[in-house]
Amino acid sequence: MARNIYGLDLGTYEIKIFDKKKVRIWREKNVIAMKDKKYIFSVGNEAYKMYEKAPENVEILFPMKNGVIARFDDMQYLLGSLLKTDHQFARGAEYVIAVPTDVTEVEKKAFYDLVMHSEAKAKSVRIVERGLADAVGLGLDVMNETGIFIANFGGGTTELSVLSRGGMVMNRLLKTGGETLDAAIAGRVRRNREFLIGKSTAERLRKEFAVFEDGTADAKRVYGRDLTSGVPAHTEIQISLVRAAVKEPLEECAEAIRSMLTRTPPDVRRAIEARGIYLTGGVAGLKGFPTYLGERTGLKVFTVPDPELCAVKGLQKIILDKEYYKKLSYSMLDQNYRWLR
Ligand SMILES: Nc1ncnc2c1ncn2[C@@H]1O[C@H](COP(=O)(O)OP(=O)(O)OP(=O)(O)O)[C@@H](O)[C@H]1O
Repeated sequence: MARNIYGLDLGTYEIKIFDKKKVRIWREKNVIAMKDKKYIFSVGNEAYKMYEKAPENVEILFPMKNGVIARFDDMQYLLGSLLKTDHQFARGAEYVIAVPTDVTEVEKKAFYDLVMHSEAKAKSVRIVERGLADAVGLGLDVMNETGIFIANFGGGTTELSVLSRGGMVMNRLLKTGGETLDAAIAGRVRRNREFLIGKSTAERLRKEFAVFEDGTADAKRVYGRDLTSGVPAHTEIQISLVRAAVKEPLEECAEAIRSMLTRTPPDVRRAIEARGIYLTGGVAGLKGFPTYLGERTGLKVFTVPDPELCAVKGLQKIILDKEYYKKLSYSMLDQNYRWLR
């Protein structure tokens, strides 16, 4: 029987998996719930349901931070729980993992070790640069196009990639993601309104408001704690407050895009100017975001439906297409891989 191949997009916020045999993509929050600092009693979406609602002896942990693995053993356990069927890994399966480019070799190798040195007994582990996976997922002809600019706005990072003819020309990983925006919103509500909201409430505000559209009258009712009385209460949060909170971190991202464009080689840059910039990653779903970035960069900006699934859809195509598989994925054991030089 043919061996199975899994495509893994391990995000700070959510894990996306393509299973070749079942021809399906599924997603789980990248979270574990730890009881009494000793044992893990739930993982993934189940564990996330307890985020900011757990009793004191239960800790909700995110094994990845800013795009890289921060808690290796927890991450391995979580991935194992998601991939095992009837408590067993598929024997000798192959794994193709999307990895950010602008990380250290040690951080990159941790993605490899996560599967290679686990009970999975993998036949092989191959790496794809996440920007390339995104471009393939967008349906672009990555092997032949001269200039592609992808900005992946994820839960813990923003990754900027300039691609040309099947390779990475430039890449930068910013430590700004959805959670930075949520922390900024919660911080501003606390300072301006003396009202405490959780990160999940901040996330809901960010998703529900059309942050960059013109209206200023819109407001949403949220639940939290009034810091003057110390009592749990409801309050109205104006869109203008949320907009002001996310402005600074997003302006930094816009500045990083502009700066990368100025350093892009002229021919590649010309192609990007003609084509525009593609937004992927969950935060690309922010209402009005392409228009905002278009104004800040002077380029056309596009986002696709389900932008957070772009990279895993790219992995799916790479796994199913022999030429892509050969040219866009590599093993850290390849003879010419720089790690071993
Ligand atoms: N419609 C939406 N509007 C705004 N933000 C959204 C929307 N949908 C999802 N998000 C945000 O997208 C983020 C998750 O995106 P994604 O799944 O691409 O991140 P990730 O891959 O887990 O993280 P990273 O790439 O940084 O490691 C979360 O912060 C979530 O709140």
